[in-house]
Amino acid sequence: MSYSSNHLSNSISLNVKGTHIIDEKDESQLVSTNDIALPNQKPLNHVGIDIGGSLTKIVYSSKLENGGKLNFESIETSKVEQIVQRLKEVLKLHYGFDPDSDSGEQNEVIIMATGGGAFKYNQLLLDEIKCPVVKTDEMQSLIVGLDFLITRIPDEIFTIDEHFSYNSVQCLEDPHIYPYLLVNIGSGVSMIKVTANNTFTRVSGSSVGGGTLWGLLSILTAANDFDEMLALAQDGNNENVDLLVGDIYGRGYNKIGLSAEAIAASMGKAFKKITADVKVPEDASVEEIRARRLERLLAFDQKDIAKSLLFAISNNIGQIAFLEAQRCGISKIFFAGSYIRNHPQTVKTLSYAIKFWSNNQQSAYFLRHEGYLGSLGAFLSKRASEDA
Ligand SMILES: Nc1ncnc2c1ncn2[C@@H]1O[C@H](COP(=O)(O)OP(=O)(O)O)[C@@H](O)[C@H]1O
Ligand SMILES: CC(C)(COP(=O)(O)O)[C@@H](O)C(=O)NCCC(=O)O
Repeated sequence: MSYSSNHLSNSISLNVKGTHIIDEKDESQLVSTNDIALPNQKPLNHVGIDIGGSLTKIVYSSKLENGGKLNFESIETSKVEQIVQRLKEVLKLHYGFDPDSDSGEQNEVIIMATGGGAFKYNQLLLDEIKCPVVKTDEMQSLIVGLDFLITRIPDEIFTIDEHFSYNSVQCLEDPHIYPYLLVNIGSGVSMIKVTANNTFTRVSGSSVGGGTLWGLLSILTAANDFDEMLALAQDGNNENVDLLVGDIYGRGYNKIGLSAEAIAASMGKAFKKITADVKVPEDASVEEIRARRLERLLAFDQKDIAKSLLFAISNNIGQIAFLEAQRCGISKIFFAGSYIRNHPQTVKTLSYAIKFWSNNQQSAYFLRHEGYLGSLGAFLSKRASEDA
């Protein structure tokens, strides 16, 4: 497939203020804030959708006085009715097609769909949205979306330096951009080696990903959504729950390069407070023991737990990414997926992990539209398939 078509001209300008999540409670958020402006061109007749294990991402075009723009929105995948409703609104408002009143026979709008839900909800989309649904491969869509963002959007890519300052990276015309590793942190993690335009192999993956943090913090904190969890982590102190090298050695283990502050075991202090310090009758039932342990959970500040788990999962992914890049002889790693959510601690931890493990031989890159690679790739595949 030749995707490097003139789909959107190089004159695209970018206006990014952050990832946009639709919250049922706040309809005003429906005005997307991280759009990509389109040059003057004929109206587009397709929508891109990535129905993932956690979130559904929608990319659609809308008209402006001069040209148009690409809009990016996310909704939790479990809220299927809300997704259908939003798609209907988008089609009615921006594509002149109302699935609730039009028969669909004259309709020219196409839904370009990727992610597991493109299969799982295929029939539902056909029934409710009344548009043809074209499925695109998830890994391919990620790579098409990433390639577009790297090569066409100025100020999309950034790194953070050793002082944790953000630096924009210009790689638009970089002929040496390949090879690189894409580490997509969604519900789970996929690692994809990219060696040339549209030439890629999925080399590894991990089931310890965004869904893991979301799930564990749903059990262990009172946070209502992922952003609240990240806000908790921001203010937490992981040293209250993590076992540090200093806790075990009383000092650093400098001979093997471990400072006293290094984490020896994530959540390593939980065992003592939850089980060792709590005596339960020998004949207590499983339910009673679990209830006692749940009570002890309150001995921990939920902020500390959130920070510890955010570090644990990000470090783990960073370490696997380093190993995989090393195995493939790659020095550039792009981290994407909504897990990152431009959260400073996540970005710092992933970046630090890559620098630390590779002894500064590898670099971690991040994207402003990190969660939209698949949906953007599906969206772009429509035009690419026409150009092929
Ligand atoms: N508003 C949100 N609701 C739920 N999870 C979110 C949200 N924002 C970010 N996340 C994180 O992003 C992950 C999903 O990332 P994403 O790239 O959309 O993957 P998927 O395609 O599997 O849904 C979640 O598992 C969670 O860690
Ligand atoms: C199955 C998936 C490709 C689905 O993508 P997602 O919805 O998580 O973005 C992904 O969750 C994954 O790669 N999981 C890791 C599976 C493994 O390699 O162990």
